[in-house]
Order: sequence, then structure tokens, then C-alpha cells
Amino acid sequence: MLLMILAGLTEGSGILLLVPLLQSLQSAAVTHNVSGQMLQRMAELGVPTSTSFLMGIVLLLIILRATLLYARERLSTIMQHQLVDKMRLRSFALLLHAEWRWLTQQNQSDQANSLLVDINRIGVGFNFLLGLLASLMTLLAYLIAAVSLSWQVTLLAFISGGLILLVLSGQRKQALSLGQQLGQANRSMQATVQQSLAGIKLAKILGQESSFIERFDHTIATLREQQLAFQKDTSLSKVLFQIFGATLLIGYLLAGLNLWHIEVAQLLTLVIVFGRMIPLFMSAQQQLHHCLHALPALEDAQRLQDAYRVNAEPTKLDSHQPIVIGKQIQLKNVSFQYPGKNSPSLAQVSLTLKVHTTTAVIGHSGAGKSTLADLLMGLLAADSGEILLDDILLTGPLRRQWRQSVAYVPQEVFLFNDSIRNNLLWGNPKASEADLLKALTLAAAEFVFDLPNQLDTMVGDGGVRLSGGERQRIVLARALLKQPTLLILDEATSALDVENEQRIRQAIENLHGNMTVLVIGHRLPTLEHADQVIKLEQGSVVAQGTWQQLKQQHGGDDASKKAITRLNF
Ligand SMILES: Nc1ncnc2c1ncn2[C@@H]1O[C@H](COP(=O)(O)OP(=O)(O)OP(=O)(O)O)[C@@H](O)[C@H]1O
Repeated sequence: MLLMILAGLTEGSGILLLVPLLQSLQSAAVTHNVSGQMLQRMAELGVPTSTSFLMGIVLLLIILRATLLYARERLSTIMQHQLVDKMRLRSFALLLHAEWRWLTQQNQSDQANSLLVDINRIGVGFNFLLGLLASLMTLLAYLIAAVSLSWQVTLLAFISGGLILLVLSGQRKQALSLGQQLGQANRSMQATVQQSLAGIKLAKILGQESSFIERFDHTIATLREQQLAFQKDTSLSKVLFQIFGATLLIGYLLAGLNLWHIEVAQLLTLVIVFGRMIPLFMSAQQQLHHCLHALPALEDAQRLQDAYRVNAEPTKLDSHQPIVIGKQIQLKNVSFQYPGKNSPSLAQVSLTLKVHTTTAVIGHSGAGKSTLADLLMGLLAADSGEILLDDILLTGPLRRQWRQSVAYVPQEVFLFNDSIRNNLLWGNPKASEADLLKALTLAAAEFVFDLPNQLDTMVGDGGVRLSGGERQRIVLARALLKQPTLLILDEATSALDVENEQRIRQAIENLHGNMTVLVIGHRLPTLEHADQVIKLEQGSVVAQGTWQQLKQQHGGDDASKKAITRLNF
């Protein structure tokens, strides 16, 4: 603001100095005497009035103004980037701290759009706002200069400027509404890009590339139309301004000359002042349009941030200490229902995981196995019932704290586009080289040592440069490296061959007595070696016990055993 005010002052005083300068030039050329009101007043005050002195001052003011403008523009850009980065970081942090239950119901593409596009638009809008303030400040300086030259002409200009603003008010509303439509078009663009990228393999296999391209074309066409509509509006107001401006300028001059008989030097300076004011007024109007166009992006980003805040997961500052349990993890009559579903995904579930034992959870697809895992690791909060870690109720900020003691290997593994080493260290940043080797061996992932770059091998985007089974073993090694209190394996060996699965099962058995393990899986070997097997059906526990006990409950003959294995498990 200070730089803007100073730049405005230099501009205003620079332009006012033109009057004595012109008067001095005129005097030197025509009368060789000091003539002109302003020049005479300056001479009376003892200020030098020579042309070269006045020219020197004008030049100095121009240099000062150019320097101030440079500093202001640089500062504006720095502020714009700081604002964008701060908003992005805050939004991202709020997103990461939102409740998982709520996050599962949201569109990822909307979140990506807000982080990438909307916040960028806000930054651009902010820069236009700063530009608008600077323009208004310079306009104010010109206005003061103009008033001191002729208040009548200035009043005329002021009234006509107000009328122009009134005429263009419809276009400001249009800018706001086009900004809202652009937000929608951007969100749909983001969704199309994300879905298309995720489905490229399938599109190629099904020969559906052209339908993907058509969808993409349709989305970019909508986006293009929005941007062209805004550009059309902006250019139209520019043209209208130029036409109105030139007409008015001629009108002011004629009025100044014929009605109010203004001195030539003053009139010429007025021409310069208004000649500069009109384009500046025009750019202020356009800057305002750009601000209004970006305003919906700010509203959308704030709405999303508010939603993140409302749905924030409870946290505590000192929640970094891992929780150690001595006896058991217990679920008592736990129920959970996803928003928008008409039946619970888990209903009145009670079970106990004794510490350092292995529990296998089985059941049909959709029976509630992953939901159970999410509740056990504190990712979801139960609607009713209790989850107890020994005697401590797993609730509030404790849920987040507990997750530090849990490792989870999901069905769809996640790897960063980074080296194997860095992917592993994500599990435990303090792990030594020996720890890494031990974890990889335990997870049957010694294939890493045969790779040309070994631990420094880059895995590619999402781990594409590794096979499905290799990815699973790396992710398992990463989980083991964390040395968790509770290890949850959700179909974690589904992509492995028999030999590697056997080795991992062996590794898990070796952990027996060291950590509590929950395995979600259908495969018989896992079930046979588990301390207890829990069978879920439509969100309820329908059988519980050792594998042998479950088999006996279903009849001991070979045929029914096969049926259990094939149909139910
Ligand atoms: N994010 C979600 N939003 C709404 N409903 C969900 C969500 N996730 C799961 N569900 C529903 O909850 C129920 C249990 O799902 P869950 O993923 O726990 O089953 P699962 O036994 O792990 O299935 P699978 O073996 O196929 O992975 C299903 O009816 C499912 O449709």
C-alpha cells in the first residue's frame, strides 16, 4: 500500500510539474519572460523556474516512479505466490486431518481441482486486486492533479465516469457468473482427466480409446467456451471504454476551451491527465472483472476448507507416543453404517484379539471385513458400541495416536514414485540398512537384491515398474519395518504365487508372539494357522473359533469341508 501511495504521489506531482514546465517553455520561446500563473507563484516562493531545472525534477520523478513500480510489482508477485502456497498447504493439511468416514463420500477430483486450479485462480485474482488498488491510487493522484487544474472539467469527467461504470454494471455481474461456471467446468475437467488416466489400460484393452477422447474433447470444449465468453466480455468493455473515452475527452477539451477559457499549458496538461486517466480507468474496470471472475474460486475453496474443518478428526498436540497394549483389543457390540447406506456395514459386532495372536477374518465380498479393519485401526469411529485397547476406550484423539502403532497392508498397495529405499523408509524413517534388509527378507522380497540398482531402484508411478506380487512384498516389508503393535493384512497375499505366499505366511508365523496380527483372507493355509477365525456375514459375526472348531460346526466330512472352503471362504 505504501509503495502504491508513493507511486501515485510521484505520478501526480510529476504530471502537475508539466504545467510550469510547459509555461516555462512557452515563456522562453515566445516572451522570454516568466509568465503563467503557476510559474509566477513558484518564482514568488523562491523556487528555481528554469526549464532545465524543471526538466531535471520531472526526470527524477519518472525514475523514482519507475523504481517504486518495480518494487511494487515484485512485492505483489511474491505476495501472490505466498498466498497460493499458504492456502494450498492449509487446504492440504485440513484435507489430511479430515475424518475418513466423511472423506470416503467426497469426490477426489473436486479436492484436486481445489488444490491445483481454484487456489491458483485465487492467486491470480489477488494479483488483479493489488493491481486494481494501485490503479485506484494512481487515479486518485490524477484526480487531485485534475481538480487543481480545473475543478469544472474534473467534475464533468467524474460524472461521465460514473455513468460509464453504471452502463458496465451488467458486465460485472456477468464476470461473476462466468467465474462460477468456469469453476464447474474446471471440476469436470479434473474428474475427466483423473478417471481417464486411471482407466487407460482398460480403454486400450476394450478398444475404447475413441470414447475417452470424445469425452475429453467435450470437457475441454466446455472449458474453452467459458474462457472465450469471459474474454469476449472483457474485450467488449475495453472497446466501449475506448470509444466513450475518446468522445468524452474531446468534449472536455472543447468545454474547457470555450466555456471556462482555461490557459493553454493547463489545458494541455489536462489532456495528458485525462489521456492517462481513461486507459487507467479502463484497466481498473478490467482488473475488477478479473477479481470478480476469481471470486467464485475463493468461495468454493473456502467452502471446502470449512467442510474439512467441520469434519476434522479430533487430534491432540502430544499424540505422537505409540500406544502399547498388554492384554487384548476388544470390540463390544460395535455397529457402523456408511452415510447414505440404508443398512449397517457392521452390526453389533463383539470380538477379542488377544495380544500376540493371529486372527483371520473371512466372509463374502461386502460382508464388512475391510470396515472391521478400519474400525480396529481407528480410521473409522463406531456409531455405537466400544473398542477397547486393554481397558482404554479407543475414541477421540486416541484414534489417531493408535494408528501410529498399527501397520496396514491393503488390497490395493500404494507406492510413491521414488526408490525402494525411500518407500521402505516411509514405514520407519529411523530404520538402519540392516533393518531394511531384515524386513525385505521377512517379506520374501529378496528379489530387490538382484535388481541392478538394488534398494535405489525407482519403482515408477504407483510402482508400475514392479509386478503386482513384488509391490505387495515391498509394502509388506514397509509394514514390518514399522514394528507395529497390530498388523492388519487385507488380502495382502492375493497377488502372490504359492511359493511366495507360503514364505510370507511363514514370516507371519515367525512374528507370532511378537505382534498381534489380523489377516483378512479366504485362503485355507492362512485359516489353518490362525489362533482364531471369525466369519462375517452381512456385517455380523456368524462364526468364531479356531479353524478346526469352525469346521466341526459345519460337519466333519470331506464334502462339507470342501463346501465351506469353496462357497463360504
Ligand atoms: N465408502 C463407502 N461408502 C459407502 N458404503 C461403503 C463404503 N465402503 C464400503 N461400503 C459398504 O459397506 C459394506 C461392507 O464393505 P467392506 O468393504 O467392509 O466389505 P468387505 O467384506 O471388505 O468386501 P470385499 O471382500 O469385497 O473387500 C458393503 O455393503 C459396502 O458397499
